[in-house]
Amino acid sequence: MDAGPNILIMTPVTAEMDAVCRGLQNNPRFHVTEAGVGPAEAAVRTTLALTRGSFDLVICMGIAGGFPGRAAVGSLVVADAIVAADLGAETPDGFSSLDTLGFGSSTIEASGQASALATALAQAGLAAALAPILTLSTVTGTAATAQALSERFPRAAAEAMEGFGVATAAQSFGIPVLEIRAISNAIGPRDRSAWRIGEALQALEAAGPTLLEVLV
Ligand SMILES: O=C(O)c1cccc(C(=O)CC[C@H]2O[C@@H](n3cnc4c(=O)[nH]cnc43)[C@H](O)[C@@H]2O)c1
Repeated sequence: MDAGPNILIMTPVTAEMDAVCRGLQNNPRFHVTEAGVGPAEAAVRTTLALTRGSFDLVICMGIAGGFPGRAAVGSLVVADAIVAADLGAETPDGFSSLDTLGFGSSTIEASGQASALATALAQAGLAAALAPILTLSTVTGTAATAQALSERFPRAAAEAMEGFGVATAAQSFGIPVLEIRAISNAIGPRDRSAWRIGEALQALEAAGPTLLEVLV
């Protein structure tokens, strides 16, 4: 194959993988693999994929919840930072992150390509924000938790369950990482009837041509 980047894309489940592959027109530079759901499974599967191939960039792609007023259903969010929002300790004075506890960092900075990608997605006519994306092991299901997260992370636009796992694996191999999410639901009180998974999968697919243009 010609010189060019080899890019590993981790998607939680098959429906997301199929949408991403359609958007990328099965371009051979992109290797799309299932990460499973949740940060632990995603970290393990990303590590396995990275031991089996040689990659220049890792991307976590899938659907996500959007903070109301920051990322609408059907829009895209490109992470400038990938944040483990529930990694730390609860205290009577509030949440203490890993950083505060002195055990490491809860934030992994995204590749410098994140900004150019968000700009190019917007130029392609897609609604796209550049903002931190939170990783949580538990999907937020109450207004109180949504409010608390929104206050702890005033710039965050989305939450999902795999980004920090994928990013931790990529970081341990010294490979830059991106997270790109399409919003399927608003973060807040659980309401499965309001999830718009089809709309989010369409947005993931629509991002493909811009990824080809900017990253290859
Ligand atoms: O029925 C539920 O309440 C429920 C509980 C846990 C998981 C789900 C899923 O449908 C899978 C979550 C899957 O999609 C991503 N995702 C999408 N929206 C959100 C969200 O608001 N918060 C966190 N994750 C979300 C996530 O990355 C998983 O891969 C349903």
